[in-house]
Amino acid sequence: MVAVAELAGVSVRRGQALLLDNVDFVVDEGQRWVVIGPNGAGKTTLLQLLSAQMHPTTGVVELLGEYLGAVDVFELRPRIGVSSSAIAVRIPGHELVRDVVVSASYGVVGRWNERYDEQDYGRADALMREFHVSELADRTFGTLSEGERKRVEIARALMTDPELLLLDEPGAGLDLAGREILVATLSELCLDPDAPTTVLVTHHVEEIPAGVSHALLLSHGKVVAAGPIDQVLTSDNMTSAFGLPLKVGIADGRWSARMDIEHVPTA
Ligand SMILES: Nc1ncnc2c1ncn2[C@@H]1O[C@H](COP(=O)(O)OP(=O)(O)OP(=O)(O)O)[C@@H](O)[C@H]1O
Repeated sequence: MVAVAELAGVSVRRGQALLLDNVDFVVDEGQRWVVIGPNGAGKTTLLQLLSAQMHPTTGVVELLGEYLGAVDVFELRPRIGVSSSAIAVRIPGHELVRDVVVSASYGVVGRWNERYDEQDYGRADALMREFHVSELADRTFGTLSEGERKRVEIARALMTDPELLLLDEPGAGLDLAGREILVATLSELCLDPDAPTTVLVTHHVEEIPAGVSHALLLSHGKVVAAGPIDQVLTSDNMTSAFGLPLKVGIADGRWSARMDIEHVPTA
């Protein structure tokens, strides 16, 4: 297997705070990972490392065969597609949806004077079809619903044909219908053998798309468990990560996690 990303003994420190604590994590080509953990576990910090936006304080990060610290990150970043609310807020509301998607090929948000060729527009149109937003191509980004925006953002993240796709809480803020449509779309993506290696962060196990093969459970900056999803998303591991008795299950391909009221400690 070829490692697309490899973290070895990685820690990230800010002042007294240890955001990641001696993390080892390997993502092999073709795998689809979900990263889960309580608030403050270090998920966003991990994605910042994986998107070459941050360097570790100690340890080694290898991305797409290059070592962070020994590579020009501006050459590395276009090879990594990212969809996150931090990027979405930079997209001007007056931008046409087609331009939001196509402008990723220049690594810009908001069109200026770049020239795109037919191939760029062809790819943008194909991605908009794939993510069921073709009919929105001539609408402005600011007029879209949250669910529609998320799908446009993911189409944009795929525009450069990245080798690694990072999705930071794609289901956040969606209503039930929006979430279900997004999960279905992401399931198609994760089940597509031609789709890039993917790492998805979510707070809700219900949002894990079909096709996700591996899970990383983080808590307080440390790895609680990592590996094939069935071995990681167990009631014991989730209980340990969240510090609350949890019952975890899967039915019809969808995960669920509920507080295990029989095992809640009494005061
Ligand atoms: N610059 C910083 N200085 C000090 N602490 C920081 C800094 N940046 C982040 N932290 C802390 O590091 C921890 C990990 O943050 P991170 O955003 O990676 O967690 P997360 O798992 O993404 O959390 P959430 O689920 O709430 O988004 C948090 O406790 C956060 O407050």
